[in-house]
Amino acid sequence: MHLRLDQWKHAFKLDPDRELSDEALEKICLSGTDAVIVGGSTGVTFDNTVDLLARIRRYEVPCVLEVSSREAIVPGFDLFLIPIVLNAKNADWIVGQQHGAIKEYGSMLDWKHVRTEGYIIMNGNSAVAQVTEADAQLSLRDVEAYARMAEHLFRCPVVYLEYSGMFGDMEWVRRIRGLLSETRLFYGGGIDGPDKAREAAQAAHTIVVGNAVYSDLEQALATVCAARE
Ligand SMILES: CC(C)=CCC/C(C)=C/CC/C(C)=C/CC/C(C)=C/CC/C(C)=C/CC/C(C)=C/CC/C(C)=C/COP(=O)(O)OP(=O)(O)O
Ligand SMILES: O=P(O)(O)OC[C@@H](O)CO
Ligand SMILES: [Mg+2]
Repeated sequence: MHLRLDQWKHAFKLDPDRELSDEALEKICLSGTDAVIVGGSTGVTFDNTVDLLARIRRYEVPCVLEVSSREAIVPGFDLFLIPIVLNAKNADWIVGQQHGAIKEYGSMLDWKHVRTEGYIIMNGNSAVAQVTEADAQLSLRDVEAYARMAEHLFRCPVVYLEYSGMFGDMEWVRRIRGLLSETRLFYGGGIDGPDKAREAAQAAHTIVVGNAVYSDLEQALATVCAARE
């Protein structure tokens, strides 16, 4: 399957470390979203990732692994997204983890199915900020510079503005999208229903909805149509 990231408007992010009923998963997979991303910043294991993949595979929706831990690299996804956390203070999350994984799997990798994401962590209180020791005290000029680096130095197909757990500044999001030519801007954070989805989808290329799936499924499902308005 050839996945066209550049055409996605909406994706759900499901966390293997959180419980989701079969009924809820069916609604997510049949919702009309462009992709289901499997990922989380803590508690992701090989076993809970395999389990979630197998459950999503009952449906036709594209299923993508956003790799967050070397122990949880599971073959069989349609695509693998590899975060490079540009504002991590600990370089392990910029090149270290990736180096270790490629040392182990590099010879058997099908690179056609691997894409990098230039991650910019915007919420200093999020789990991912703690894990990567991110410097989230950024000015707009800092964020612009990271986005340009992701596109022109690292050649990432995706810049991911990660506000995980809070709704971000849409004016900044719009400004960053305006700087990018080939690279897609993914926005994630605090989209809890159709109103915020509409707003974020007008600012970014692609919106990602995570926590709302677990807190209010019906509101989360309503973000799919809103993202296309
Ligand atoms: C043969 C075979 C198995 C093939 C496929 C293997 C493959 C694709 C190999 C690729 C090799 C490679 C380069 C792998 C990368 C390895 C790796 C561990 C990289 C590090 C990635 C990284 C920087 C992770 C940091 C954390 C991060 C950015 C996670 C992203 C997910 C995220 C932010 C989730 C949100 O978290 P959540 O838990 O929801 O947070 P809240 O509490 O705030 O809600
Ligand atoms: O969980 P929320 O806040 O929706 O964020 C989505 C995603 O960007 C998390 O990686
Ligand atoms: Mg989450």
